[in-house]
Order: sequence, then structure tokens, then C-alpha cells
Amino acid sequence: MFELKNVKYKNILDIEKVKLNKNFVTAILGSSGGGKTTFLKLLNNMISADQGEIFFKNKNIENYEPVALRREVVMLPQDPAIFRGSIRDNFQITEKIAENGSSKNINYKDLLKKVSLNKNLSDNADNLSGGEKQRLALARVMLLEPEVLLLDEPSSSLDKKTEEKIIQMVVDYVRENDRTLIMVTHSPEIAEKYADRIINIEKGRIVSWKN
Ligand SMILES: Nc1ncnc2c1ncn2[C@@H]1O[C@H](COP(=O)(O)OP(=O)(O)OP(=O)(O)O)[C@@H](O)[C@H]1O
Repeated sequence: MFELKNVKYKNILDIEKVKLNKNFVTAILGSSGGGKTTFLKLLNNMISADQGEIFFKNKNIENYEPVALRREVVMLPQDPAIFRGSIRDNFQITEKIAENGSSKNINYKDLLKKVSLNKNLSDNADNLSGGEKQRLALARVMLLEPEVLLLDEPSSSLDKKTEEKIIQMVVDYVRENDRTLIMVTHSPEIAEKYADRIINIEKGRIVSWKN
């Protein structure tokens, strides 16, 4: 699905060659500051490599229209922005942005249940805790039904039990719907349990991977 060749970004990343498979759950592990977030951002062209090439479905990502690419490859950042207004507003704005009618008949309440967010649609999204905002953002991403989900430490402000539940749910979703998930995680246990492939990034380089 993705192929990177001799990709360099500032003095942060230096990736000789890597392929990321379609329909795989790929986990990215590594020390803080090693370049994991930067790696994800390159995949939907939020940032452009200084050198080298990145292919998505055999086409150089520089040749995709950026908005079209980001509809297919959606990133959930560590600290996602929440739209002002209610939880329902957040879903409605997302659907408007999506514009592609992909979110046909998705029930907002079911979506909240899926991400274990025990709130009303009319609740003010601003009042949610950090972990709850992250789950709302995850629900918004699911509404977009992207082909590829890039999750940057989706569980960073969640307790262990909720974290596991959410990851299980995302992985189930990805597998049932033939999607591709690339997730940065701090937890080797989560990576071992859910990923088809684990990539270790240290100091900007891929130091090991495991199938
Ligand atoms: N736009 C930028 N310009 C300069 N330096 C940057 C930029 N973005 C990130 N960095 C630096 O690059 C390094 C890698 O950052 P990155 O966020 O990719 O690491 P990470 O592995 O995701 O870390 P963490 O696990 O702490 O989230 C860090 O030292 C960071 O400070």
C-alpha cells in the first residue's frame, strides 16, 4: 500500500526502504523523539520529504491532490482539535467536510458507544476530558471511513482498560472493513497483541521490524 525509498526529512528521518502492506495492522514503536509522528505525517503528505520517494498504491504521493489523499489516508493526531459546539456538531461538521456521502446511515449514538464515550450528542464537546476528546476524534475519523487510518498513540491519555478496548475496536473495524491501520504506540504489548507487523524507529531510522 505504501512504499518508501531513500526518504529523508530534515535531520529527523532517514528511511532507506520500507513497505507497508494493505489490510495490515502495522504498529510503530520507538523511543520518544525518534521520529514516529514525523513518519506518519509523511504518509498523508502533511509534510513532504526533502529527498526520496513515497508511493501510495503505486503512485507517488506528490502526484495526488492533497485533499483527495487525506480523504483516503486520515491521521488521528496525539492532540486532535475538537470543533466548537456539541458532540453532534462535531459529527455533522465532519460529514460536511467529507462531502463524499461515505458516512451513509451511520448512527452517531452507535459511534459514541463504539468508542466507549458515555455522553449525550447534545453535550458540549469543549467540556470533554483529554481522553474523551481523543475518543470523539476517533469516532469522527471512523465517520470518514478512510482507507488508511494513521493513529498517533491513540491511547496516550486513556487508562489501560479503555485503551485496550479502543484499540480492539479499531482493529476489529479495520479487519471487518478491509482497511489498513498504521498506529504509533508506546506499548510493546499492544503491538505484539494486535499488529501483523511491528516497525521500530530509533533516531530517525528503522532499526528493526517483525512480521
Ligand atoms: N517541524 C519540525 N521541525 C524541527 N524539528 C521537528 C519538527 N517536527 C518534529 N521535530 C523534532 O523531530 C524529532 C522527532 O519528532 P517526532 O514527533 O516525530 O517523534 P516521536 O517519535 O513521535 O516522539 P514521541 O514518542 O515523543 O511522540 C523530535 O526531536 C522533534 O522535536
